[in-house]
Amino acid sequence: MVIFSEDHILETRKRGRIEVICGSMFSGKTEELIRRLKRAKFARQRVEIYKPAIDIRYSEEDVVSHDSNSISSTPIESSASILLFSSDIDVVGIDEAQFFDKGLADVCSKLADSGVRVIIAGLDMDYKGVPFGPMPDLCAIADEVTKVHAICVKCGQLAYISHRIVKNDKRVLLGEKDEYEPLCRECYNKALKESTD
Ligand SMILES: Nc1ncnc2c1ncn2[C@@H]1O[C@H](COP(=O)(O)OP(=O)(O)O)[C@@H](O)[C@H]1O
Ligand SMILES: Cc1cn([C@H]2C[C@H](O)[C@@H](COP(=O)(O)O)O2)c(=O)[nH]c1=O
Ligand SMILES: [Zn+2]
Repeated sequence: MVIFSEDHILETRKRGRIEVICGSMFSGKTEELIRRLKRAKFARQRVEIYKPAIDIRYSEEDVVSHDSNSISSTPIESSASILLFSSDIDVVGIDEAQFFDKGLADVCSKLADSGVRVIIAGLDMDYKGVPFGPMPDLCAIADEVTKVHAICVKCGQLAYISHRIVKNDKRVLLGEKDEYEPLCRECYNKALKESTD
């Protein structure tokens, strides 16, 4: 995994590509997305950022990390809107990609084919450990996948999953620390066992 990439050519030369940043909740996906997008802006690239309209946890408009870093974005209902809004753009950023429809991979391919650098952040798995929405397709077609990790709140190892700590079976349940905790595989399996005992 290369997080602190200093490949400045990516930031200055127009070259279509797809970068995916994935991991559990609190793993730093949004921070890494914001870091790459802010650098592209410093390089005078034309940047557009999208997020699903349903994600209004911190702000209706901005993409905001758990550490309060933020960048302004356009909330959209469906992936098709990205193509409509992205003419004359060098870099497209997409946060919370797991909530988008399956058409997102095709949209990202079209953008990359037309020379746009596409940077996508999203949850790789839901709280049950099932690959989330368009994320597996996006990882498959990406030029580069960066998997980031939170710290397991039980044991301090690298976390791999977002454990839901409230009773709710819906796949989509917006939330923060009151609803989810990042756990390593061992602590997750232990927590599941304890909840069924
Ligand atoms: N258990 C944890 N492990 C790592 N970071 C955590 C944890 N709990 C809270 N954080 C905070 O979350 C920040 C990452 O937030 P963010 O980029 O929004 O993550 P993500 O988009 O992956 O949910 C970290 O910089 C840290 O301040
Ligand atoms: C695991 C899981 C998460 N969600 C929700 C909870 C949050 O609102 C977002 C993830 O945000 P983050 O930037 O990655 O912290 O997704 C969900 O709806 N269903 C799930 O299974
Ligand atoms: Zn653990």
